[in-house]
Amino acid sequence: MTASPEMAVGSQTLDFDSLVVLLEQVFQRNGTSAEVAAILARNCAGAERDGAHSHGVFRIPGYVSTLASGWVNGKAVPVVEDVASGFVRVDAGNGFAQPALAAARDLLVHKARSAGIAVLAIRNSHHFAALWPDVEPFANEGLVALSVVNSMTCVVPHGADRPLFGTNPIAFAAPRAGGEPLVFDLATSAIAHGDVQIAARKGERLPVGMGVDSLGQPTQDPKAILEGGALLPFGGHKGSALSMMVELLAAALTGGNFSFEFDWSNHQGAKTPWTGQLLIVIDPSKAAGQGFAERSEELVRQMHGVGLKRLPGDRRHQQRARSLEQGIELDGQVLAELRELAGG
Ligand SMILES: NC(=O)C1=CN([C@@H]2O[C@H](COP(=O)(O)OP(=O)(O)OC[C@H]3O[C@@H](n4cnc5c(N)ncnc54)[C@H](OP(=O)(O)O)[C@@H]3O)[C@@H](O)[C@H]2O)C=CC1
Ligand SMILES: O=C(O)C1=NCCCC1
Repeated sequence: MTASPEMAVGSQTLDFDSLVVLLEQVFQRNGTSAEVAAILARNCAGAERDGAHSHGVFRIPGYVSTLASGWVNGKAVPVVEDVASGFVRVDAGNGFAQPALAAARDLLVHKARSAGIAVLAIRNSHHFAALWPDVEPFANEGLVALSVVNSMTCVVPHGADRPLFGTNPIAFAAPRAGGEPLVFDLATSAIAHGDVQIAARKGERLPVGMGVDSLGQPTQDPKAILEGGALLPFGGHKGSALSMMVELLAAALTGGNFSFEFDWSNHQGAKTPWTGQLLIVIDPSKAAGQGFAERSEELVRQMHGVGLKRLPGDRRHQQRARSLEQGIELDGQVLAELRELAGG
């Protein structure tokens, strides 16, 4: 869905629930079960509502072409295994990661609350979305959550000359007493692959230091990165080390694929990395007693006190409030294409 300027028919607004319903129809019509459609639609609409455009409706054609290619099982039923007091394992059955998390969630929270900490290892799964929706709900319930997911080879490890890692995001959420949970969600690459695609479509150049061309030379041209080039980790060796950690936790520890391990070349249109995801959930009341959210708030006060204007998550929550009040603005052409994918 690439509304070129000459195709654009202006923007239209849709309320959140209507967008969820429309996306549910798209997913179901294109090969998922009703249960999977409901979960993915809410996730994708939530990203659009919060202004996380690289993982909002922009991703729908990728979901649809992937489902059509047979690469992912849109009707997979995850199998949850209660393996140890603090450990839950899920085989996503070559389906999407979010239904696997949903299937294991109650058991995970029960374990985190009783043992103080619990780990969820999801394997055989596809993650094509933003990571914050996976962690933020835990913080809304007073828990601390950390999640990592690996993706597909497109990032050159620091000091190497060819790509190996995925864009491998890390998301963290913690409750705070006086506001929305503290949440950050960041790719360990200098820029998310989705944002490179968006820049290429808009004909925009990237900032310095995001990627290299097919000859390994630094480039600001997003097309050169996408067509034979690669991304760089953020922060040189530091981001590279975090990306390596994500490969180990999300793939080696879960039993999922490393970012370099799967071959989708026989599935034309496949876009969803077939990897793994790890979540760690902590009940802070088992550690420092009941004061964690107040301590978070104190940290926020101190950060504001030294002049910090924007916390991670602030922009998203401000956009969420705007979207809920005024509706979610979508390009008219994009909306028309979504309706067509939903069956008219
Ligand atoms: N499924 C997958 O395999 C992959 C998914 N992704 C997703 O792509 C998305 C985009 O990632 P990325 O481009 O790295 O994200 P950004 O660089 O846009 O943002 C990273 C984090 O930093 C915060 N932030 C940004 N600017 C500031 C600032 N000036 N001051 C304080 N905080 C700030 C953001 O908060 P805020 O949101 O409020 O702006 C966000 O929490 C993520 O949701 C990620 O999960 C990425 C790679 C792979
Ligand atoms: O933006 C990214 O980077 C990715 N998002 C979804 C999965 C592939 C990588």
